[in-house]
Amino acid sequence: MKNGVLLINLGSPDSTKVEDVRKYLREFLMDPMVLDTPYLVRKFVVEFAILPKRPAASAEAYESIWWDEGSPLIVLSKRLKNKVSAKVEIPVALGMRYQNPSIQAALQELHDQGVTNVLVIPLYPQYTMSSTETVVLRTNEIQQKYFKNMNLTFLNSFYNRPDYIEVLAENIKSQLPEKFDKLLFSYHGIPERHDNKAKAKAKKYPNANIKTYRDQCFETTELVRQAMGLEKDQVQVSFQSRLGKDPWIKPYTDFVLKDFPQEGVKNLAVVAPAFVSDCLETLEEIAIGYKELYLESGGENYTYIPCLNESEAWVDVLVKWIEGWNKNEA
Ligand SMILES: C=CC1=C(C)c2cc3[nH]c(cc4nc(cc5[nH]c(cc1n2)c(C)c5CCC(=O)O)C(CCC(=O)O)=C4C)c(C)c3C=C
Ligand SMILES: [Fe+2]
Ligand SMILES: [Fe+2]
Repeated sequence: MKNGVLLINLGSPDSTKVEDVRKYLREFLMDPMVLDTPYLVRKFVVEFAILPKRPAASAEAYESIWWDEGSPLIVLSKRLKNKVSAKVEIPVALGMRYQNPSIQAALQELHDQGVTNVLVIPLYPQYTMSSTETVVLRTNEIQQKYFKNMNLTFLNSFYNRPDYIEVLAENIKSQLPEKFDKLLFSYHGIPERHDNKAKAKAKKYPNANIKTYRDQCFETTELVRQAMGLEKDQVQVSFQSRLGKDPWIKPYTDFVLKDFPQEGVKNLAVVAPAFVSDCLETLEEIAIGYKELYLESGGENYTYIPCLNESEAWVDVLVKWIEGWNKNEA
């Protein structure tokens, strides 16, 4: 048995061309773990309600944050993978849930190096069906189809691991302005229905320690707050990026931001701990869009605090988790 590691992130379009964005959105939104309606309803909604217009708008948004080397999410994930790889003795590969580099290509890379035992790390701190669960399902599907001799172990979530909390708290502290009225933790939202499914599961299996995504987000925030030594009224949680007409988990980031100045919050810092790498949702939505909204609503100072990305302390935490697993498996 030879051990190896597969890091998985969400993925981006191959380029900012509208056709590439359409292809990406089609793969993403046709995933039943993301749009959880019956197939024909999903197909209809995606093809006729979303794909005619959204790709052009999304392409423009991607255009505003794209780097010379490519999508920030992909570039930052590759840099993270390279840094982790340089510090561990076993092979490390990187795959994306949607588009490229694919999970299949990443497993092939490990396979070609003789790896049979893989620790899969989905780069999502909080577990939910549209983040970690879909990665687990897809990676297992590919393993079953093409890599039958491989054994997979998943690191399912790390939203409350002390070393992750510590590194997140330090990352925020080092970039927090001296004067701030509120530190907003803006997490990627999900439809309420998704959290209700987790609630039903938790009720059915009371000993399985199942927590809703929303509860995990609140727990991350509370642990970081304590680690930073902040008062309860210095932090707030909200959820961003909603899509469609269904209710999503609340409170909504845009509503909270609009109300803050009237409530006396004039100096705001925002962090996005649903993401470990900066991406469209942070660089465009939070750092550009929400900043505009806040300032237009009467806010005075707005600071976006970048994700953990490729920071040495975060690399070291991943290395520690990998080494711990590798030792146990030896
Ligand atoms: C039903 C729709 C969506 C759910 C549920 C959802 C959950 C979810 N997403 C992330 C992480 C990311 N999402 C990103 C972009 C993005 N998300 C959706 C929709 C849902 N996400 C769309 C349609 C898009 C594409 C962009 C757009 O057109 O608005 C990204 C950024 C990708 C990038 O290339 O930078 C990330 C990252 C999580 C963690 C999550 C559940 C918790
Ligand atoms: Fe998303
Ligand atoms: Fe968005």
